[in-house]
Amino acid sequence: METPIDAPNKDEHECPRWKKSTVVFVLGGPGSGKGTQCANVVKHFSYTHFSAGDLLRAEIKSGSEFGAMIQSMIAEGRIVPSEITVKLLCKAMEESGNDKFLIDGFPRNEENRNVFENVARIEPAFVLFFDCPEEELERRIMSRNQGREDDNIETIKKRFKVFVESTLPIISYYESKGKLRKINAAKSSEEVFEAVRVLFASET
Ligand SMILES: Nc1ncnc2c1ncn2[C@@H]1O[C@H](COP(=O)(O)OP(=O)(O)O)[C@@H](O)[C@H]1O
Ligand SMILES: Nc1ccn([C@@H]2O[C@H](COP(=O)(O)OP(=O)(O)O)[C@@H](O)[C@H]2O)c(=O)n1
Ligand SMILES: [Mg+2]
Repeated sequence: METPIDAPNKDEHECPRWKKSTVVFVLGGPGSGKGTQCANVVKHFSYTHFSAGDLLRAEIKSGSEFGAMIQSMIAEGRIVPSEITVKLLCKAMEESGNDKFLIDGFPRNEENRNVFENVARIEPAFVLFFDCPEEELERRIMSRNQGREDDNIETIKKRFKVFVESTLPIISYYESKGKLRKINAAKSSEEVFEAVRVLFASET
């Protein structure tokens, strides 16, 4: 069993040693292909991939004191308190030994962004945004078959609402800083990866 994470404490979970790491945030609506494309990127480029959602689901399974709270927030499509998610990301980065990271599904709101900036003190090199219409996202999630309890139509609608209200402003923020790299994700997985590959080849 993994050691449960400690109660949030700003000083304790600072991770200054990654100040020089390269971080790419990967955003997009639920089902836009973030996980799929990150798995492709790590095969061709020397990045380590972390999905914030996967880390949270692993935290539930580990028997963490926050497990029940995280589980109920995910079931409702709500965003888990940032101290928890950032601490998991920092721990994962520390343990990886790499210094190039794809962080998928993060930051999902302003609080995620602020806490990461204050704790990890890393600005992303750039931010990938997988743009895809809602009808296609819904189709993909409904046929994902990973046994996720948030992949049902009722929770999907809530996740779409959270995406529009909380994550789109983050995407606009990075666009205004010239950091956004928007990819049309409404194509085949192979076509999307070709655009992603060209981008990584030119950016890194
Ligand atoms: N370009 C694509 N076209 C069709 N289906 C896709 C595409 N990319 C991913 N998928 C499928 O859609 C579902 C959601 O993809 P996933 O990578 O889990 O997205 P996300 O991490 O953004 O939620 C998965 O079942 C995946 O196999
Ligand atoms: N930064 C994050 C990422 C995910 N999550 C939670 O985890 C759920 C699933 O996230 P995910 O990234 O695995 O989902 P997909 O976009 O891959 O479908 C979200 O709906 C949130 O409840 C979070 O609270 N904060
Ligand atoms: Mg995912």
